[in-house]
Amino acid sequence: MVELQGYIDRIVFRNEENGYSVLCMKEGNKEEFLVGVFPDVSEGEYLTARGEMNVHPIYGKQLRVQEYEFTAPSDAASTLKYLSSGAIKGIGEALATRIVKKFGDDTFRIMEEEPERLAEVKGISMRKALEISGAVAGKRDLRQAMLFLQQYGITQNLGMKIYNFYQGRLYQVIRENPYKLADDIDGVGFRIADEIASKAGILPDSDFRIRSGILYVLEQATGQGHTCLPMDQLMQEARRLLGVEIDSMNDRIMDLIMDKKIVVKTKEDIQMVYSSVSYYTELTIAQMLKDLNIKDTITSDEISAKIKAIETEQDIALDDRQRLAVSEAVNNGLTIITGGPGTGKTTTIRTIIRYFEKEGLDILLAAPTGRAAKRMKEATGCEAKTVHRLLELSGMVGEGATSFGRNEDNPLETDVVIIDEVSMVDIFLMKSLLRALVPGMRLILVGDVNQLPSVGPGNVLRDMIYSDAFPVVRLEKIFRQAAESDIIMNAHRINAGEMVEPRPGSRDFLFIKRDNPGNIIGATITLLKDKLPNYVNSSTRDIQVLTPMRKGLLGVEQLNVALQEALNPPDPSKQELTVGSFILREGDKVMQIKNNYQMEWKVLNSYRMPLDEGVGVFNGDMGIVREINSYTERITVEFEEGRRVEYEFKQAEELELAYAVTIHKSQGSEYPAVILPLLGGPRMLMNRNLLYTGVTRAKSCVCIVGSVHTFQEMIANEQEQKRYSGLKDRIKEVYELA
Ligand SMILES: Nc1ncnc2c1ncn2[C@@H]1O[C@H](COP(=O)(O)OP(=O)(O)OP(=O)(O)O)[C@@H](O)[C@H]1O
Repeated sequence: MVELQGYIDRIVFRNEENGYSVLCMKEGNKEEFLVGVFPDVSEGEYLTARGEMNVHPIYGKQLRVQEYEFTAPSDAASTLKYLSSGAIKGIGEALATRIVKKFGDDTFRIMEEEPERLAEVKGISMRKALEISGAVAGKRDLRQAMLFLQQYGITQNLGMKIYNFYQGRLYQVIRENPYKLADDIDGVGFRIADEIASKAGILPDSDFRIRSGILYVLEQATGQGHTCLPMDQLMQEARRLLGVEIDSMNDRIMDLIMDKKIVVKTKEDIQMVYSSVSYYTELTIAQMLKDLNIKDTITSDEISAKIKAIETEQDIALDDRQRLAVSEAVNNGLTIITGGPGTGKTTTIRTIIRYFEKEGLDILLAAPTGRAAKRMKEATGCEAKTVHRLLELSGMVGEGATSFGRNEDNPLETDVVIIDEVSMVDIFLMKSLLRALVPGMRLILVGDVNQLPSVGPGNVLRDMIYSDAFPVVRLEKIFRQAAESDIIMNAHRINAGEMVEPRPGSRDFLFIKRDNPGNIIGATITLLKDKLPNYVNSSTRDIQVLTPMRKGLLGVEQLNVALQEALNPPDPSKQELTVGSFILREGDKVMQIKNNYQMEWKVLNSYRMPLDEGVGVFNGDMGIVREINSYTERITVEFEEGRRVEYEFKQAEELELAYAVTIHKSQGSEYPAVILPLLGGPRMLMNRNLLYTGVTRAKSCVCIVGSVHTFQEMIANEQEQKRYSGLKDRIKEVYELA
């Protein structure tokens, strides 16, 4: 660790939101640059800073500050410099000169201890003196708080958030119940709070700790997609986390129920525990779906005649199920259409659109991801947006309480809403969508119920279908054109659990047998660089490697390292940044790994003027790193449709390399070609459902590289990862079907 001392000569850069700054420090004639989070440092202050010395390729030597402290200005000259800098609100250069002239070396002590004496200076009223004293005290409080928080290992950045939220109450919170931080402060979870609590001497069996641990287990479950957990499982996991016995948890469960933090419902003699947010989200969805599900009274003859007319006009012959789907959509407030690839969903949507157009009704189309929306637009020839955009995301707050411009107070202005790829819609997005509709509008949900469920919590499409409360049309026939595709035919075989033998002459379902990870990676790189781009007429960048796992030689993490080395190796012209365990480099393919509703994006024209702008970058969005700027500490990523987003360096953990991504994260996306490296793996993961989702992501070509045995084992493995959700039960309850 290096220690530097000196006056802050100037603030070179400061991000006002988080206090991240570049400071120029002077001691005599020598200048040093400090970088770090300094929310409370002003020009003219005397600082002792410690940290690591780095050499920046452009800006030279700089100290990455880990801790720092102030020395109050002790003589007239340094006090004048400090006060003239504007560090204290209400004091400018002229006033600073008068104050220092009057009190000399004693100025700083007087400001802190006898601030009323400032009124002795010409031009300072007693009111102004008190205002200045308030500003001095505010600065002192912030510093004290930061020093206090430092003892608990809390970084400056987090310290600022804590201070802003609790102000003077923070001492009490930290000493008595630091677990409150996990409730109140974004970025603090149970683990950080628990670490602080142990430093504050809070006992492992404290009530607060147990409550917080139980909520943490539920929150983790939500992160994995569950909206609830069986009581036993919750207790076991909490016991493992907290290291306390189950007996001591029972009372805390009661407390949490009384405090309305959790809800417990019994289902087939098993107690299911929900966080209140998940429970009430599912309940509200159930009620709103019921309100929307009204039947119209148009006669089936009338509908059939109109469908016939469209078939003639468009020169197609729908099959019976497709006709049924159209007539259900016409006659119901809510209709669900589900089917696998090539079963004519898009053709049905097109007919539905035509039907309503002829009736003079307004129609809106949307899908959960940018890619799916784009595909919907291309397939129907009508405008289609992401659901977030449809609902006019305004960029406020987080999950569960996302703020949309369209809601019950300002519903969508339309007669019909059609959503594609509904299997990807989680409970929060579904609730937001329903809030923007009013009974009397028609909602048509289209998706493939056999795809993996949404990344976010819930099992919305499946729960709705299996509730048996709404009109559902299942499309099953694979049409002739689609039947020529091995991707589609094999996908259906996989879904039905039928064995698929790799067929040597296949044009779109290729199997490259390799029996060790090194050879698999080698073959994958050859496919990506040389073979596939020409074959499917796309760039390497658009071809996607999908893998079931995160860990292991063929997991996302290691594959990305190998693929980055092969496709975007180090180059003196490319800036880099180390993010956790990987290196981010200009030109890298990356993915956003959490929903960020506040992130701003812009689409620029060739003169760098904004053509379009908005907020929101979502889990699974893919882009390219365009610039890494270590001076402003920002990374520019360009997402699909030219949306450019600037990340601060510390936000880089929202990004991951995406040369390879998990099949889970690829849901709803479609790529010209997909490469699936398959060679063993945990049985829980390696199942039919996952393989089906992976294979159906490919438009023109699937390449499986690896072991036929693993491939066939996956088809045989019906065991799905259990997802606990309660929407089906809530729907049955509101319909009194339960
Ligand atoms: N009634 C029909 N008669 C003849 N061909 C049809 C009919 N319906 C759909 N098809 C054809 O079947 C193929 C698949 O249809 P479509 O694209 O509508 O299915 P999809 O379910 O949307 O597929 P995916 O999910 O793979 O996009 C297309 O080539 C389409 O033209």
